[in-house]
Amino acid sequence: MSVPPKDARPTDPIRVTVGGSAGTEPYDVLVGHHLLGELPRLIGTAARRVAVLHPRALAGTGEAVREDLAGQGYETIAVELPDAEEAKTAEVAAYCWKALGSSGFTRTDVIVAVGGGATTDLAGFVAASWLRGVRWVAVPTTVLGMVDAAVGGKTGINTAEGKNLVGAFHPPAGVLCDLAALATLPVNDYVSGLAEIIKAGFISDPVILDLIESDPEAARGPSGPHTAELIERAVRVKAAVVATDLKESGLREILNYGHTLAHAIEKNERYSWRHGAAVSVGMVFAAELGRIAGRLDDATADRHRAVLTSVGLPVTYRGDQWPRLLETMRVDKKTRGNLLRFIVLDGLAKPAVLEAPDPAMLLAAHAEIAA
Ligand SMILES: NC(=O)c1ccc[n+]([C@@H]2O[C@H](COP(=O)([O-])OP(=O)(O)OC[C@H]3O[C@@H](n4cnc5c(N)ncnc54)[C@H](O)[C@@H]3O)[C@@H](O)[C@H]2O)c1
Ligand SMILES: O=C(O)C(=O)C[C@@H](O)[C@H](O)[C@H](O)COP(=O)(O)O
Ligand SMILES: [Zn+2]
Repeated sequence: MSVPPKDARPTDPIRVTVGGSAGTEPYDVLVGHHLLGELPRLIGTAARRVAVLHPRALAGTGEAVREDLAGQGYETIAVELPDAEEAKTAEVAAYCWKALGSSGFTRTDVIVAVGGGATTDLAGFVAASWLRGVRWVAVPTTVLGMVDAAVGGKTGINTAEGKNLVGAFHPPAGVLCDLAALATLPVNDYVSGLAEIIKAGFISDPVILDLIESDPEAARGPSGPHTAELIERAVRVKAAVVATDLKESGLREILNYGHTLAHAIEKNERYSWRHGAAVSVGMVFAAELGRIAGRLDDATADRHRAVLTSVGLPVTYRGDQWPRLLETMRVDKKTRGNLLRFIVLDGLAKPAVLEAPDPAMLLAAHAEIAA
């Protein structure tokens, strides 16, 4: 991602307001080009210090954002994080707390997260935990970050036992989705983000599926004809859900479609798989589970494999790992006691919970994704 020249004019952004819930303030997700000029407004006038957290891969961008904010009178620090999932650890969070502590970061100061979902998850968690909660602004630079991770206030880190097991609900003050950032994103990472967009299509907005199916090849990059619309539609799905149920006491679980198996795969692969790739396999598994449970029609179940494959996402996983995957799924956050729970579809855009499926059903669904 490059920072645009100072005189670059912002396009009129699409604005999606995420309604406040559970006593939190509403905030805007802006989708457009050259939106960094919006940062000072989101940081607010109470802040004296700003910490810009960014991954190593975006060192130039992070430094440019810091310099720009320094030029506007803030005391600034840039905190460089490891790339991707390596940032989501207790050690990296502790490193950030140290950086904030030594710069005298107070309750009115603000964290700005510039990066993909791993960066915004970690930075959001640091913001949630520092002094029991400071303001933060998300500047997602991946498709996945824009449509999912930066929106909704789920923040967190991984532990040795599994994915996102430590975290907090701490919504950002605003989200700036600068589509220009996507120009430098490797195609693999771009496509990984499509998995969450496709998830939004299956659980709520089937127009997303129609748009991707109309030209899957074009959907694989930022210059496709539907890029902004796909991102906007997915953001709207997420915004509507989290505004109703920030803390996942019910409805929000639908955003976890495909994730029960996905998180187990990610842990099994020591986080070397991109999240979206794992979610892709996880959605095919969930669709098969729905079909086997007699809840999902064949056409919709088959459509999962077809659309995910068409954009180049994986739909199978090593067949010899089932016992390990099952073990990890037992500590999924949707599990209650010993009761495994999965999000399935009762039809297109009709997500529902499947509780304690028969082990034979799970095994049969697994057989459909086993490579
Ligand atoms: N909090 C939530 O609600 C939520 C939702 C979905 C996913 N997530 C989390 O998000 C993470 C995945 O996010 P991701 O897919 O964005 O991956 P990521 O953050 O790991 O980024 C992928 C890679 O792209 C690099 N990168 C980022 N932006 C770039 C750019 N513009 N140009 C070039 N390189 C760039 C990163 O440094 C990294 O190496 C997972 O940890 C997942 O659990 C969280
Ligand atoms: O926002 C949510 O809620 C989601 O479940 C969105 C998911 O895409 C995302 O991967 C989330 O981080 C998963 O959360 P977890 O609670 O299962 O760790
Ligand atoms: Zn996800």
